[in-house]
Amino acid sequence: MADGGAGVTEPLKLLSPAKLNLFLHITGRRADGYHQLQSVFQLLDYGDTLDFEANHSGSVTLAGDDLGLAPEHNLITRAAALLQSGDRGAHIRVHKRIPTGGGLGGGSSNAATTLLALNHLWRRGHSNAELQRMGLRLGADVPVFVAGHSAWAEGVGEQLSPLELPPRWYLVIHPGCHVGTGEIFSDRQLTRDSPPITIAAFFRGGSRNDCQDTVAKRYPEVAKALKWLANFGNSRLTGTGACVFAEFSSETEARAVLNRVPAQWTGFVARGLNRSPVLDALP
Ligand SMILES: C[C@@](CO)(OP(=O)(O)O)[C@H](O)COP(=O)(O)OP(=O)(O)OC[C@H]1O[C@@H](n2ccc(N)nc2=O)[C@H](O)[C@@H]1O
Ligand SMILES: Nc1ncnc2c1ncn2[C@@H]1O[C@H](COP(=O)(O)OP(=O)(O)O)[C@@H](O)[C@H]1O
Repeated sequence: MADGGAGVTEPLKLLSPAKLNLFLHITGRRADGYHQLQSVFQLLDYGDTLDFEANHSGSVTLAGDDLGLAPEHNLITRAAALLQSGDRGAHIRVHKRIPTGGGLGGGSSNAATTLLALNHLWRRGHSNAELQRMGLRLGADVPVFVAGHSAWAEGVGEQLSPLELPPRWYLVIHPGCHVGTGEIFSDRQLTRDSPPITIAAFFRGGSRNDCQDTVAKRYPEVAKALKWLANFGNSRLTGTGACVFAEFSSETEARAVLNRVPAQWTGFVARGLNRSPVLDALP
């Protein structure tokens, strides 16, 4: 129950979802060096858990799984700092399941979930569009998680149109290596001039991930995982990797392939979501 205006409420437990990039085309480059993209973000029912407790301490504390990051570098703390003022405080506990730096948007999702949760608990009253703009300062993938809908994306990923994607199950494999986004975007051989496509063309098929060949060349384990998964479906890289995925029409089919994933890799099966569970959990 609310405490009558001071902004302290019952603890709030939220699933911070992962995403896949169902395709990723690089269509150009901005004057500041950032790449212009076209992508489809598919939200997943697999994610991290974030617990929020509002208090009047005037500061934000973070507990739970340690990512080896100083708290001030954690995107959860950085998102909270954008909304904190006066004696507003919070204790946040994070349980990570999304592999970090895997192209699954875990850090961005955590930042978005934090913006949505604290805007609510602290009664900041920002609109969703305002939170998206604030989130973009933390990372290009934050706005889609704030908007909370699977989406067609352009720009650097912040120009979003919600999409209704057909129900699908995904097998995601983590090949065990860590791929730096900056390193891939600075590779000279990266394709940077893909012609823009329409949403209808995406649904007809024929899209790809323009980062995939560059990542596979630099990371042999990614190439191996793509090749192995291609035995069971259309395998593709998400974001700038390192995770690869294939889609299935049933959970049973996806789990049958998960059971055969070679022991040196980890994987999970997830259902595609059109709407983020965070939006459903908040009034
Ligand atoms: C391409 C995507 C698709 O989801 O890859 P993943 O990070 O999910 O793998 C993202 O939009 C990634 O966005 P984000 O995660 O915010 O990128 P950052 O870590 O900030 O980017 C690191 C560096 O990559 C380059 N960069 C990033 C995004 C972009 N559209 N163009 C770029 O050139 C910039 O040099 C930047 O300094
Ligand atoms: N709460 C967080 N969860 C995951 N990564 C975080 C978090 N806060 C900061 N980071 C940093 O953000 C970077 C990107 O992580 P993440 O969003 O999981 O991957 P990706 O951009 O590949 O989808 C990592 O280098 C990580 O150190």
